[in-house]
Amino acid sequence: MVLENNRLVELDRAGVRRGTSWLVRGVDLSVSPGEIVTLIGPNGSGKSTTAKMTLGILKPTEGSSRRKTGLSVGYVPQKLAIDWTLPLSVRRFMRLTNALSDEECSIALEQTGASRLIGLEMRTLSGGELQRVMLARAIARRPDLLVLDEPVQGVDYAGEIAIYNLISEIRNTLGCGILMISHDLHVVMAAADQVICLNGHVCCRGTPSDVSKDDNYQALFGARAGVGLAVYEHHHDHVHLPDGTVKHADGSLCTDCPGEHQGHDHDNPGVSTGVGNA
Ligand SMILES: Nc1ncnc2c1ncn2[C@@H]1O[C@H](COP(=O)(O)OP(=O)(O)OP(=O)(O)O)[C@@H](O)[C@H]1O
Repeated sequence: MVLENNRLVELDRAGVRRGTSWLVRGVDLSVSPGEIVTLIGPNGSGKSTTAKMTLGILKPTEGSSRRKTGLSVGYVPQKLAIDWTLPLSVRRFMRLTNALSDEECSIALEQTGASRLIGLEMRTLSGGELQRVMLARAIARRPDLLVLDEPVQGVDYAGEIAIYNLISEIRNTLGCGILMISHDLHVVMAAADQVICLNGHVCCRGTPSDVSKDDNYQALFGARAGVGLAVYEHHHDHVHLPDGTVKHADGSLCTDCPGEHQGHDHDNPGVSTGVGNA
């Protein structure tokens, strides 16, 4: 099936009912190549149900769910169904469900900064290392769509920034679409193109900073929303003028500024280098 605008997946007013209750209802969603869509919401708000409808694991009771023909998906689960008492090296884990070549394994581990872990036992990895290995396994076959269920689970605050940066890099390098489920209400990467906040239905949606300011988001999370969504974003303190000069926040102009202004994309300021409260 070829979807409109080259989309990978789309839900149209989709909902799932079990017995007399709706698990989630009225969800519109699409993910295109290179796009990051994040689902947030409280426990039981329908995030997993929505992701399962998107992937075709659950059939919507109403509305529709469509996928591009031949869509390949890389999945990083919330929990690994592994017997942690048994020895399992990273090398073997990478191949447990995928017949990967040595080259595919090492390229994927390199892309997630996990090359040095290849000979280690899975049970000895830190939270951040485990997430990098799971990401490597999910991208090894260069999927069209990467589905990440709580990618910063078990990772400390500084590690979260690194993982979110890595996810941005993967999107930029592989050009895949990314559907992310976040159980953390307050930390959403600013590089997400769209955040969909669920509460049995779509509570609100938009860019990370739009959602953090939305009255429905504030009402849903009450006092906990007071701190806003901590969005990792790059704050620009200057603008580039058409003639090539740089105007700083204090109004001063500079015609020959040093390299700090090079190498970032002002049309896509979401990639994180700092933390800001939206
Ligand atoms: N097969 C099922 N039959 C009946 N109810 C279900 C079924 N699967 C899920 N539910 C219920 O549907 C609601 C939405 O569940 P879902 O797992 O989608 O939420 P979630 O937002 O992913 O939650 P969490 O953050 O806790 O993982 C929950 O109340 C859950 O108990």
